Amino acid sequence: MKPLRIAISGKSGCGNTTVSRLLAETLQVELVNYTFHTMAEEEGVSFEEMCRRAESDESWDRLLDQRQVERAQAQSCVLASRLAIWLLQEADLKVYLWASPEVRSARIHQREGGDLEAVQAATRERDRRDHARYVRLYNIDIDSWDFADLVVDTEQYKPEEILPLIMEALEHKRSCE
Ligand SMILES: Nc1ncnc2c1ncn2[C@@H]1O[C@H](COP(=O)(O)OP(=O)(O)OP(=O)(O)O)[C@@H](O)[C@H]1O
Ligand SMILES: Nc1ccn([C@@H]2O[C@H](COP(=O)(O)O)[C@@H](O)[C@H]2O)c(=O)n1
Repeated sequence: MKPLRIAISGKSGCGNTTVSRLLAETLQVELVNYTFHTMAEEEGVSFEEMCRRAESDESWDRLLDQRQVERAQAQSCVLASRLAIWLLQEADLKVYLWASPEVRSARIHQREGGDLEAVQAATRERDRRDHARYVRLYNIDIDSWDFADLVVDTEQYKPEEILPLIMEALEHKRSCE
């Protein structure tokens, strides 16, 4: 059977992990969520050491993204990552999950706790750094996602309500092929 690959991207707090996990369970395919935590384990170093290395040497970023794509190419899967829709060219469906910085900050705050204003400032700063990081690394503008097959305003839906939207888009795309 032909492998099925769905790429899902969005900024921090958009709900990527939640939606991708639900989708992978529903489709009974692998969830590829290869992060610096995974890489630290593979390299036999602590997560903090991994982050330190990545800060001073951008080849770790490239290796991380390369390994995500390699894992996605090897099987049917949902690839959940910041750059999935840009890097997994062969994805059968590319989905972008959108939410405003305010809502994403509120979700991250709910997930992690702490001071809300500090989380809002950190989210803005992370958006800014991520934008610069991917332009520098790959000349990818993470604010240009209009080529995606499906863009979901996640402020309008609960995670479980996003699944049927994705399934519908997949059916529609397949019927057009
Ligand atoms: N559509 C939604 N509506 C309301 N809450 C949501 C929605 N999607 C996810 N959440 C909640 O928001 C929080 C962040 O979601 P999640 O961890 O999936 O985000 P993420 O995009 O993977 O973030 P990060 O990139 O920072 O890991 C979680 O607590 C999750 O339960
Ligand atoms: N080149 C990269 C770098 C990071 N990611 C993923 O983004 C998340 C946040 O990473 P930070 O370094 O900003 O904490 C995390 O899930 C990384 O795995 C990526 O996909 N590609």
